[in-house]
Amino acid sequence: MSILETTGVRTDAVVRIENVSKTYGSGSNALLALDRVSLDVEKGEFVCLLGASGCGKSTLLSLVAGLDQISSGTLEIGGRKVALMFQEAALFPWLSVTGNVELPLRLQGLGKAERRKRAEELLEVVRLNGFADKRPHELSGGMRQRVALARALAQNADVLLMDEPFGALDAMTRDILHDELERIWREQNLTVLFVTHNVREAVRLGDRVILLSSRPGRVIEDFPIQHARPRRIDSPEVSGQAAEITDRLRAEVARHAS
Ligand SMILES: Nc1ncnc2c1ncn2[C@@H]1O[C@H](COP(=O)(O)OP(=O)(O)OP(=O)(O)O)[C@@H](O)[C@H]1O
Repeated sequence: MSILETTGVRTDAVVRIENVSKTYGSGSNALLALDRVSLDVEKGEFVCLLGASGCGKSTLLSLVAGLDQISSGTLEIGGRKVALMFQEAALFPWLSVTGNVELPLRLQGLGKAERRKRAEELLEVVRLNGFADKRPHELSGGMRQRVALARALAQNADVLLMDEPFGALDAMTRDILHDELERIWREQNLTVLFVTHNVREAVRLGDRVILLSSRPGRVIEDFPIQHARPRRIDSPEVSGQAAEITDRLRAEVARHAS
């Protein structure tokens, strides 16, 4: 019997979110974005967050990242470092690929030679060696996201928070980046919290898919995804489970609209 079964507590959670609510504004302008959300993410887990537009997915990530404050509840990340990655790579256009990846290393106080060496290693991890001296405008969208991933990895974070990182990419590029992310997640023993609108993407990548209700966001379902990895996004297993989750999501959106 696991610790979870005996005590109801996951002792190895790296992100612990308990009854967290978030209200923006106050008085008559108050907007309840999240309503008593509880979610534990274990070390090394890949957790995908799904929900209708505006249900508070990005809000939840920004709370975990410490960019905003919770209104009530408890949120613990146990002193672990988090790194964020967004749909837009947001690279500095005047810096080369290496320069962009070196930026967090510079902030960590690494010397020039060490920075260069680490940036080279990271560009190898995201398979961009050979592009070190290019500027962001010379890269494809997929390559820019690879740079953004290398920059996030340069922060030496234990927890990677990803907000629709592949949402603007074509399907083929996204497929390739799914494979790459899965490899890096495993090799680097990362914990990932990944927001997406794409149900198949969530099932392709996640150990669990957490479904949030329409606003205010609450956890309404926690789907364990147990298909063997690596998964293909167009496999019958992924398609079948994605259809089941899509039906649940549709029912939630319809409930909210009625
Ligand atoms: N800084 C803010 N100030 C006021 N309201 C906000 C702020 N950030 C988000 N909201 C509101 O909180 C709600 C949740 O927004 P959030 O961006 O977290 O949702 P989301 O699920 O990520 O949406 P989407 O899927 O469309 O990206 C929305 O109604 C949004 O308008």
